[in-house]
Amino acid sequence: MTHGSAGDLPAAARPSGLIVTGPPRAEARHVDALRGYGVATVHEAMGRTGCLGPGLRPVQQDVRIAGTAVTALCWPGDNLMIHAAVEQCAEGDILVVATTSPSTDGMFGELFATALHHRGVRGLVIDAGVRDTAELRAMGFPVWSAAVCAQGTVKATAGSVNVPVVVGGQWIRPGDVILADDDGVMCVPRESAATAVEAAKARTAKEEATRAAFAEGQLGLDRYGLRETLARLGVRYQPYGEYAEHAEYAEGARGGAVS
Ligand SMILES: O=C([O-])CC(=O)C(=O)O
Ligand SMILES: [Mg+2]
Repeated sequence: MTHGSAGDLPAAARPSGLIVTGPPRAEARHVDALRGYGVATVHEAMGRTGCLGPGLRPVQQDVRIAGTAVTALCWPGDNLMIHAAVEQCAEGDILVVATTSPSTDGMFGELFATALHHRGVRGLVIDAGVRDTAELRAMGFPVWSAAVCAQGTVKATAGSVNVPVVVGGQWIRPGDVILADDDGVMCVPRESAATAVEAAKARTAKEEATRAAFAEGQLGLDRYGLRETLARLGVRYQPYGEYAEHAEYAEGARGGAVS
């Protein structure tokens, strides 16, 4: 889908833009520590928060990155503000691109990736389309996108850089931690980065103990006290013979209703 330029709009209706420079970023040591944990682990450890959902898919496999967000808010079908955002990106950042209305256009490709790689940027998360995916994989620049599409875009409309954006239902501010792997993308607010590291460490230790117990045959029903939960919910056990009688009766009733 392509869109007209906002230049066609009356002046009063044209979007104005803002490029915010030098936002505070989460501390590098916390960001790098979080990279040691998977998205699912950190998401669980943070009380099942921060997940951007299934709509953002990796272009590659077996890659995990963590970095600080630089955000770009673009007009659909217009990548002008990605060019502006590249200048604001620094070593250790991840570029996060949102659009003012849904778009699947291929707003980003290997040329942008080349420019970002030069600046030490760790990857891209974009709530729109990307293209040149074979080249992106070959050059090892990690990308998570809402779509893959060759459709080209223009560079004509004001948007913003380093303002808060919403992607996948998550409020992402510049400097927040972005963590992404094969399971998807999550965001940790920059002031929670240290807490997230401790919580992920604890969660990992808990999962290690659980893995050892499961490997020896313990059931989740017993380990997590779920028999009590099932009983409280009124779930009961029934031998197959009794169940089958009941099931046959139900089948018969259904057959009777049809004939
Ligand atoms: O140039 C564009 O508009 C997007 C693209 O394909 C690239 O970055 O290589
Ligand atoms: Mg290209």
